[in-house]
Amino acid sequence: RRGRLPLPPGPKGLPLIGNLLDFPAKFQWLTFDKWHEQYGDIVYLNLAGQSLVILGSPEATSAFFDQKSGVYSDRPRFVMVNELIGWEEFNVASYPYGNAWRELRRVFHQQYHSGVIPRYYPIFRRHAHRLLRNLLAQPKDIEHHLLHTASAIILDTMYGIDVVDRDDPYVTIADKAMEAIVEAANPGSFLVDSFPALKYVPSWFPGAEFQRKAIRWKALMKDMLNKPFQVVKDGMQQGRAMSSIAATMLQEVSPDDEEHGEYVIKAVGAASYAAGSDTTSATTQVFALAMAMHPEVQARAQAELDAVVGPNRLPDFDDRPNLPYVNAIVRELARWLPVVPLAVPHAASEDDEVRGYFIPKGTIILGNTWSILRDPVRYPDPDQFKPERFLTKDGKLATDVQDPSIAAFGYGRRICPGRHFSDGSVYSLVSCMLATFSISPPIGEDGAPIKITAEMSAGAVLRPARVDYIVKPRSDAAVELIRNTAYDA
Ligand code: HEM
Repeated sequence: RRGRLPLPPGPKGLPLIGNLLDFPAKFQWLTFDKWHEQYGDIVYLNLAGQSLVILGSPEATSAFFDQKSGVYSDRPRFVMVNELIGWEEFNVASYPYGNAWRELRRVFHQQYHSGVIPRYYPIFRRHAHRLLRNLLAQPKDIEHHLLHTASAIILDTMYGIDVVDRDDPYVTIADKAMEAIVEAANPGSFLVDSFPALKYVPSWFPGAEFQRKAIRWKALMKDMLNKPFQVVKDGMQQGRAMSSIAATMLQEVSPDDEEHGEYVIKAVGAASYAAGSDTTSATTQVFALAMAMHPEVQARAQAELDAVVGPNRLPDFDDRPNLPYVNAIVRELARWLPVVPLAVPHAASEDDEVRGYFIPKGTIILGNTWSILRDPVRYPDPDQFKPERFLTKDGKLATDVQDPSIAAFGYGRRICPGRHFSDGSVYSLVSCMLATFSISPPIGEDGAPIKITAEMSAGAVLRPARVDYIVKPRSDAAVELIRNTAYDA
């Protein structure tokens, strides 16, 4: 160890396997939260030789990810998902820190920085209105509609593909590939991640089921990359491509660099879907849960919308500055149940020292978003959904309460490049739903509303467990408004 510096504190492990048995199988952030109370905001674990550091405060994440961004912007490598399936080749979120990552980040920035988001307002609006029509037609299927809407927004933005239902072939292709990627990335599921030399075992070898799975899953991933892209390419050749990020980028590809240019477009499309679809739908599902659990919040937001927007139209982007309570709801959604509670792991690209602790090269570094956004000092009563925490006494958005985007979208140079896009789409969906529908808990056999709690299910992202909400239009005027959106469409 450099200069005999100590490692950060953490639970004492066993010889050889270290803290492997301490490592929680599910909802890790809750256990990590307790460890922060015991050991402080930098906690160290040794997982059978793999160092892991968990950061539980904005000061700690800043000390690593901002102040030492040159060291802590790398990603850990997972053989199954990244090498054998080849996901690393296309997923900018798994790229090692280096020039290939920089090139794709630049493209992401060009397409998704805050200044270009108004370009996507017509797409957000169209899909928010379609969501309202779907809710009116099948109110019981709200969870399905929210999932579907998030996928549809990305496919429309990226490829100009107009997805009409969840059974749409392009959504099915992308979802199958995502299921495979999530299964492949599940920590501890594949021995080859712990013993990388196993990657040389041929697929016909007895017991090499992981190789056969990798071949099948790679084919799914290739479909996800190629099929929607081909729609745009064919459409352009036939002069009927809809405007989209892929179409714009394709026009700019130089004939001398066609292969690489097309590869960049496919990579931006795949990472946008992978990183943007589930996260956005989980956030809107958290919204449904919060509204059903807190009728008083829903009523206050609706009163604000009624006063500012009135009954004769739907809320739009121009209204946003005049809707502080609705904006506070969007912030509180990101804080209350962050859908990526441990962000995406970073890795140390060299031996380093932070706050007098030794951090070995290759250490996996996790920003514990959950603990940061549940800090009772910054956010008193942190388990409660309270949008008003973000408002001043005279009802304006407060500037002295930490915006949850310091953690909800990750950290440092790897911070989510889609955060402004998702902010726009979530605002549009949430404000339109609030203006026209009430969401309430299901009614029990005794005729009283069933008490629902914030129960979550963890997969690729954290999302609320299924609840049979009652979704009702607020008035006849709201029904009329929703029906009229069909003419605009
Ligand atoms: C509510 C919605 C979203 C949430 C909560 C979210 C959250 C995150 C988080 C926590 C990270 C990891 C950052 C880190 O490593 O420290 C991330 C990365 C990323 N996100 Fe998002 N995201 C959302 C929506 C989107 C959208 C809509 C897009 C694209 C259109 C997107 C594209 C990406 C990409 C490409 C990365 C990888 C960045 C890199 O490794 O350099 N995300 N996101």
